Amino acid sequence: MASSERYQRYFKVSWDRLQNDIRELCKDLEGRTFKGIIAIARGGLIPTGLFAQEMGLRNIDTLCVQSYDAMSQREGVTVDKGVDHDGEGWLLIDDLVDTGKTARIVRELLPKALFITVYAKPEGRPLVDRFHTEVSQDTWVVFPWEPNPPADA
Ligand SMILES: O=P(O)(O)OC[C@H]1O[C@H](OP(=O)(O)OP(=O)(O)O)[C@H](O)[C@@H]1O
Repeated sequence: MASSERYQRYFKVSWDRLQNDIRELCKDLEGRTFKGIIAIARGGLIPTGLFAQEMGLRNIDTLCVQSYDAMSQREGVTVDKGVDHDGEGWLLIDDLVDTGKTARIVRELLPKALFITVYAKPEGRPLVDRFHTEVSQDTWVVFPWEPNPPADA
């Protein structure tokens, strides 16, 4: 399906909203301890920094997952697993779960991590442990770090 058919609306996330949503997710984790955070790059990198600040965690790793075609149906994926464990005791952070393709891959690689995305769409939602806000499947989420948001976002 072409991206123009798949996405009918935009949800533009401000820096303030992102920080507040992450703070709320962190509040729900109060009292729990983690060895550190694994960021799913690239989308999870900036959320991971905010989680790390909120939770006082300094041990950060990355899991690099690259899908082809920014707004099109994904055809292929390359993965660079920067860690050599199953995720036990770690937080695993991404900005968004959409179709769930990335989530399925990272779940398999790090089955014991607590997997949190800030935003979730219905297709991917069952694959994450926690998220803050659900948006419809036909919404394109525009994050504040994205260099060229669509003109009508
Ligand atoms: O549930 P899915 O359909 O897999 O979509 C979600 C993934 O898509 C985005 O990353 P993307 O693959 O665009 O890479 P990027 O973060 O490097 O831009 C986002 O950061 C998630 O990792």
